[in-house]
Amino acid sequence: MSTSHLTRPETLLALRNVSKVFPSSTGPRTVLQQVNLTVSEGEFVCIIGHSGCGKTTLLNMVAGFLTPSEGEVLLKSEPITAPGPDRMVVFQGYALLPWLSAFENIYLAVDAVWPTKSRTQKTAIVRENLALVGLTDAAHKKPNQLSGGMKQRVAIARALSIRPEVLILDEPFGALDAITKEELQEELLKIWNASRCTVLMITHDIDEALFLCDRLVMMTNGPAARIGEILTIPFARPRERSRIMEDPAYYELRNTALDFLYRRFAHTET
Ligand SMILES: Nc1ncnc2c1ncn2[C@@H]1O[C@H](COP(=O)(O)OP(=O)(O)OP(=O)(O)O)[C@@H](O)[C@H]1O
Repeated sequence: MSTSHLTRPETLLALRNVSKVFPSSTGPRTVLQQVNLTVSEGEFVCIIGHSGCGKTTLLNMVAGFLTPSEGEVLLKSEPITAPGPDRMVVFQGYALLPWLSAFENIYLAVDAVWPTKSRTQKTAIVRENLALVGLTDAAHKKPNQLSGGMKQRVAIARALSIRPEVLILDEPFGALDAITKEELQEELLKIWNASRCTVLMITHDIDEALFLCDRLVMMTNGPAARIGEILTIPFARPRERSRIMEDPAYYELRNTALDFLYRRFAHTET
């Protein structure tokens, strides 16, 4: 077992006084205000909050698709100014190219990041990552021949194949049925355990967050959303769903999160 969590963890990612303002028809709209968050190397962080509070905006700044209006987003103390292969994003909608097979979708990403590697080396990387998500036999299939869960596995394999330092997951299992979702959560934990990359994941599902993450970041409602509270999830790893659900701490954390979302920061239509 890795001891990296027991020794002093290194800060990998830091958001310092981050605000994001978008123009709108009624003038500037502050979506996020004064967000501060530090993420350690190898940490698994989930972000939860009501629809429209700015979770994707926050992840987009980490991904480098957006820049903060104020404050800074730092990766290893350097400001993030653009997307890069050290941060890979997996979206809810898979974002696979429909005319390419699972293998080719991943190969394309590997080729873009390591153009100088030989075809044999790149093929080996693709195969290794397809195997990691249990899709060796589906390598030749096109996205329309794959189930939602399989498509999301390909998207995860593609992201992992380029060995990102930060894996950014924007509600990756939101469109999947409950059983597939639980299977993929377990696979994701195994993969994370093996790769120990840092994960930042948006979810709307409190149980999913409690099963997966080290810390659960709870956002207040927008406009001008901020981090309201961060829960530390204490369950030992490797985690077993049935064990966690027998732990009284699980229900305490669940109630705290429910209270935050549905009482203290209940969603009111604006
Ligand atoms: N590029 C943009 N230009 C203008 N407004 C934007 C832009 N991107 C996001 N917004 C606005 O910022 C707010 C936050 O959006 P965001 O997608 O970050 O929320 P979210 O918490 O991820 O929502 P959901 O849970 O529904 O995905 C919304 O009001 C959205 O309309």
